[in-house]
Amino acid sequence: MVAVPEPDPDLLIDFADVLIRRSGVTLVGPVTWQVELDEKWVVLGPNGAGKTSLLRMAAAEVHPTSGRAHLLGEVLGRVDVQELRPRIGLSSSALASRVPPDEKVSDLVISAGYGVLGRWREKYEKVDVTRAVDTLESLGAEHLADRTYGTLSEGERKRVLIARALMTDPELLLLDEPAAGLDLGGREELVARLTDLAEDPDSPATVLVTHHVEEIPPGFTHGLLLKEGEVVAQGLLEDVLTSENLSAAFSQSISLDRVDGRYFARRTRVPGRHRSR
Ligand SMILES: Nc1ncnc2c1ncn2[C@@H]1O[C@H](COP(=O)(O)OP(=O)(O)OP(=O)(O)O)[C@@H](O)[C@H]1O
Repeated sequence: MVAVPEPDPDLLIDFADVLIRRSGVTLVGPVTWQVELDEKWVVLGPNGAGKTSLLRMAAAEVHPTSGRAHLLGEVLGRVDVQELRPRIGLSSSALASRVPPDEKVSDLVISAGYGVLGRWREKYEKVDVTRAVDTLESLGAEHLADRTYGTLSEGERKRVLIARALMTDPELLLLDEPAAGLDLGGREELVARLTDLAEDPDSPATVLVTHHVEEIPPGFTHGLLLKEGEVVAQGLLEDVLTSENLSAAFSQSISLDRVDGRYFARRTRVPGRHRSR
């Protein structure tokens, strides 16, 4: 019998050759990936690369079809996921779509502490209310506490959902495309808030999924680049984010610039091409 290694408590995510298959199709994998305390990861790749599938496994929402997945020092498949999930903060469009429009923002944030979506009690403890206001404040959203979710702009919703994800003081924060659907101002506001979070020594290990290098906040340390379910490159962000790796992942020639800690990508212009004759 092959001995299963015990989880390493210093690794929040420890995946070895994990693979997810559904209906005979490989969604992602095989992926071997480790996330340590204090690390801030970006998972990047084109549509359908398997980013959300990988993140859902990191959120203990799906188990690997094969391979070994350790999360927060526990073995996925052996641990009670109901006990694991409160230790993981998740913000995703799937969650956003389940929030009732008449939900009060403060209730939405506080109820994360009870593992539910929506008002849970008639009255909350003062400590819960204080914590909710503090987390909203860290995202620049404390003024929204008494508003209903349905009245918020897209950018405000994203910030409120990240505050909710932080409410339980998670050991691992997972953000699935937090800037999707935001205009330039909303994106920049969010990037600034996530930069503050990344630079806060008390912030949890974080994994941010995105399609766009422009959305990567300064302070993020590591990158995982996926294509068709497989890893193109992973490691320190500056080593992973190269024109060569992005060109391989997005199957076209990509030029990459870095300005003030931010990344900007565009297709390499080939003189004379696409010109009408
Ligand atoms: N239940 C399923 N059954 C079959 N295929 C699936 C299932 N769920 C996802 N897929 C496929 O798996 C692949 C990876 O999907 P995933 O959502 O993880 O990619 P992604 O990188 O997050 O994509 P996007 O950037 O478009 O959100 C896609 O081709 C998708 O169509």
